[in-house]
Amino acid sequence: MIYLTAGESHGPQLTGIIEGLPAGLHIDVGAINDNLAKRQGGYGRGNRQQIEHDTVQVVGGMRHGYTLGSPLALVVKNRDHAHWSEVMDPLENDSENAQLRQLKHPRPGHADLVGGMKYGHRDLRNVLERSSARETAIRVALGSVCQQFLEQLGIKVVGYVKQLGPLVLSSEDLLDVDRIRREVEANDMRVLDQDKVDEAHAQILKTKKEGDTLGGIVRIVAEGMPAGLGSYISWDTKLDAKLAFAVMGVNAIKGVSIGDGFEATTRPGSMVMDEILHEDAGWTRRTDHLGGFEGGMTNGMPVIVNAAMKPIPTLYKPLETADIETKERSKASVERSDTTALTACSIVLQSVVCLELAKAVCDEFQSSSMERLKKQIAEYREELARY
Ligand SMILES: Cc1cc2nc3c(=O)[nH]c(=O)nc-3n(C[C@H](O)[C@H](O)[C@H](O)COP(=O)(O)O)c2cc1C
Ligand SMILES: C=C(O[C@@H]1CC(C(=O)O)=C[C@@H](OP(=O)(O)O)[C@H]1O)C(=O)O
Repeated sequence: MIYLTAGESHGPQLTGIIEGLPAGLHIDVGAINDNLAKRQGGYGRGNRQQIEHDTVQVVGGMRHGYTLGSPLALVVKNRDHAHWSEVMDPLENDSENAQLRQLKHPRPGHADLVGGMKYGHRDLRNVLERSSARETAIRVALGSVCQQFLEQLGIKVVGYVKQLGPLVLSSEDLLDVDRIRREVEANDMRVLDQDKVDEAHAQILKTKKEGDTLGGIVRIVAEGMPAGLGSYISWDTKLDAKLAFAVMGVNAIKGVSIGDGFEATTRPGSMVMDEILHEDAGWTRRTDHLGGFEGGMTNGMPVIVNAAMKPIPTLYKPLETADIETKERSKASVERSDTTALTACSIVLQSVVCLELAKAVCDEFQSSSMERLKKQIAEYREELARY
């Protein structure tokens, strides 16, 4: 299974193609749109989200609610394009508007300066437009298809916010995906500790007033992955490594860990390894410190991925930079920005984890039909239980 996205933040649309999903997968478009709406939500988002009402259009690979086995093509329109059509015109470059919208003051922490240097762009808008996390809308659409694919195979995935700046917003380590969903969907921050939501809002508001931004920690839990996906045989077959790659591939992610992650380094081995139990249903573990991975393979316990999101780089109280033409000191550009996008990021990360897990399932079982795949996985699960 492979996927690809195209499109700029203020261009007409975002396009995504996924190839390699089996035929006969039922797709609920409404459920994709629910995830798109969740990605737009969360306290601390900027004004762009008032303009956009993201919904997906399926433009290839699906008929009467089921995949055909051909590449699945999805589109999410940028409503804001209506205000930027001249600036983003693919053919003409002589409009006054486009000149006015040129970006010459690169923002520290964003892709502007290095992107300009690497590709030779003198208008840093040519970098901003694609480096913007607007692209994550289409990754969420693609990942939501994979989430439905996984659910139909008994695998559930959820993302939530653990920490905003230094503020812990989810103190309990839950592994039950349905319960996590109930808790996090009861508030607009996707956190487990409901009593911390007001404090989080106040922190975001204060930060916004100061012209500053916040990052934090997101956790993704996947329940129901059969043991043995991924492999120890070569470094690039390890599924935990592939997950880390996909998670790090999301804008603003600066760290990834599995299970107890860095915290495990402070404890002795006896308090980190998950003891092996054999029960009627088969092999399991007493705990899940290692986040569902041993030797780069799923071990049947819930998969736990943590991601560190840096604070948003565009500041309303801009940091120092230099003009790329005059080289004189100036303040960084600022048009419009989020104060924090952690809640949105939890949906994006949930989606990229779904993409990676779906890819692992397709690679392992390689079936062209959903019905056959379901049978293959059921047989595999039985074989594991008998081991
Ligand atoms: C959902 C989401 C929303 C974001 N919103 C903004 C934003 O409004 N302004 C901004 O400067 N960066 C925002 N970012 C972060 C930038 O896209 C990111 O920092 C930039 O592309 C540079 O990439 P890097 O941080 O991975 O190095 C957002 C990231 C995500 C995941
Ligand atoms: C558009 C989205 O996020 C954008 C991500 C982003 C960035 O630099 O990453 C900068 C802002 O872009 P704009 O200048 O268009 O307001 C955010 O709004 C979105 O998430 O839908």
